[in-house]
Amino acid sequence: MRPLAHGAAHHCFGCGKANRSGLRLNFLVSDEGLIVCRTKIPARFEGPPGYVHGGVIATLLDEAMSKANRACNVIAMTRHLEVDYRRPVPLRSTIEITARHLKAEGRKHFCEAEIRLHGETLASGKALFIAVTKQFLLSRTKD
Ligand SMILES: CCCCCCCC/C=C\CCCCCCCC(=O)SCCNC(=O)CCNC(=O)[C@H](O)C(C)(C)COP(=O)(O)OP(=O)(O)OC[C@H]1O[C@@H](n2cnc3c(N)ncnc32)[C@H](O)[C@@H]1OP(=O)(O)O
Repeated sequence: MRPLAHGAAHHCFGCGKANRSGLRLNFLVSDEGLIVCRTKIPARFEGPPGYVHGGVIATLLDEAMSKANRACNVIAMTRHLEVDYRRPVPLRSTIEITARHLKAEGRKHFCEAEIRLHGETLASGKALFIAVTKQFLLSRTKD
């Protein structure tokens, strides 16, 4: 596994080093393109008492799948995301998030992701991403 190359400091809620309020996730990538992130989610992201908020769980899966696209040199935006909340995800425990790129059909990219604790799958997700250009992303930037 090696660290996934990252752009300059930015404010992405999931992985931006410049976002002090965000999750500031770090990702590894294997030679086969498997994305792995081991992290502890701080208490400020609580939903049910002691557990991670469901929206944040969706974010963790989405972010990891986005990195699976990046590992394929694809810049893409999430078009459709589905989440299976199988077990509550505890705060402040070392969870493992994994993701992989499954297939591409033209500009459509299909990915899947999981969150595990001690080998048990707590949440899993699938998503459809649509490839976009950097220029397209920047054109949507608002002042
Ligand atoms: C400062 C410098 C910066 C430079 C940049 C540096 C690099 C940065 C690196 C990486 C950044 C990446 C960022 C990732 C961040 C993590 C992921 C997110 O959180 S993204 C945010 C949430 N997502 C959105 O806000 C998207 C909102 N949606 C859109 O804007 C549009 O939908 C868009 C642009 C994605 C596509 O728009 P359309 O008009 O071209 O296409 P349409 O109609 O939406 O559908 C696309 C295809 O998907 C199919 N589709 C739709 N739903 C489907 C479904 N459920 N199943 C199967 N197909 C479906 C449709 O039938 C269509 O297919 P057919 O092309 O016609 O064949």
